Amino acid sequence: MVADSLPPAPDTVTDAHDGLPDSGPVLTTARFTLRPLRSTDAEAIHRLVNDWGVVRMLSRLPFPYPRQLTDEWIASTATQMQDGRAWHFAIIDRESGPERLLGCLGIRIEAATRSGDLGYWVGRSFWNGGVAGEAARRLAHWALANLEIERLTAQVATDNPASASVLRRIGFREIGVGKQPFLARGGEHPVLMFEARHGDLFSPAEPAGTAITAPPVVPGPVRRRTVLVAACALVDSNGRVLLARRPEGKAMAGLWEFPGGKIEADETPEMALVRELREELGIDISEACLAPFAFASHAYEDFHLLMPLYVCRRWKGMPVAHEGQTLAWVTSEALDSYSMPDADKPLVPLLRDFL
Ligand SMILES: Nc1nc2c([nH]c(=O)n2[C@@H]2O[C@H](COP(=O)(O)OP(=O)(O)OP(=O)(O)O)[C@@H](O)[C@H]2O)c(=O)[nH]1
Repeated sequence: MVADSLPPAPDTVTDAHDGLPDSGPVLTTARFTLRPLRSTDAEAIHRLVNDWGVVRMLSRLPFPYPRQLTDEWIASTATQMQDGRAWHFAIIDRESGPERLLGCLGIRIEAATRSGDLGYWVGRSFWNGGVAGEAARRLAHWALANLEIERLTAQVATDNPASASVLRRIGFREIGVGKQPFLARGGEHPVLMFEARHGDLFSPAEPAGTAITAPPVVPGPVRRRTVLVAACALVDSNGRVLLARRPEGKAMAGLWEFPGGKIEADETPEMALVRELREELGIDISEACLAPFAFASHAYEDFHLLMPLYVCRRWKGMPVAHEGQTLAWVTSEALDSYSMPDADKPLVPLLRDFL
């Protein structure tokens, strides 16, 4: 259970209503479905959360936890989701026949810092079964690939080592110690503070120990195939650059990149860009409007990327995402707050100086 978990305290329930979240993202893991909350979940949620062992780890809940607050909170989650302020889910066990709710989890958005705060709890009878880890990993990956955030945060009471190790297993890093009021405990309590960025969650986990027992192996040169990709910084009349976010399901999902794609065997980079920008964005550019700007040469784990980056200020049509990407026009000052693939990182300061 993470301290800033759900449901909220009475004073934070400001937008209760009668409507129900009948739509919203539904995520699946190997064993669970994560779906928006329904009013019919209230009884199960109240039964599981109104338990001192659960409540004492959650910062915003009173104890005992009144049933009416559960109803109000469930109703408020629909509005929060519609407004993009928070995304709440019930963890449903798919293997148990009739729908069984095991816990809840959610992410509160802090738009100003482009970050989201992760919270979760699991009912006592479902502890030690890997529920929190499986659900939180899925939600964290989904959030960093789909929400307008570049960073996740979480806080865990210092006397809750099980939850801290869940976060570490997912890839969260501990960044310090703080204090947080815990309503049920009647005062402030120390918390471990965690954060995770794209690279923490999506790269393979570091091995636990670093002790070297075998003699060191001198690595030979690693041979990777070189992949040629042409990319383009489209710059609008306000000096903003178009970035496209890689959708879930693709490698490096959630990272922002310059539109473009692989150069086919019979293509020049310019021909590839004309084709890719038409396919991906529905715009027409002429090769004459593509100015070579810089290039990236970067070793990824399984291939080497060689990517010329062009700048283009003139095109026909309005860029529209045709391949599930999210598009953003980004000012040069804001470029740093968008997480980009490693290959692109050296290109960003060059582009910022140029714009
Ligand atoms: N277009 C583009 N690709 C980039 C950038 N930076 C970067 O590392 N890449 C990598 O270059 C490759 C682009 O190829 P692509 O767009 O044709 O391939 P993809 O993985 O999106 O999908 P696909 O192979 O299914 O078409 C991907 O591996 C992508 O991650 C960038 O700024 N723009």
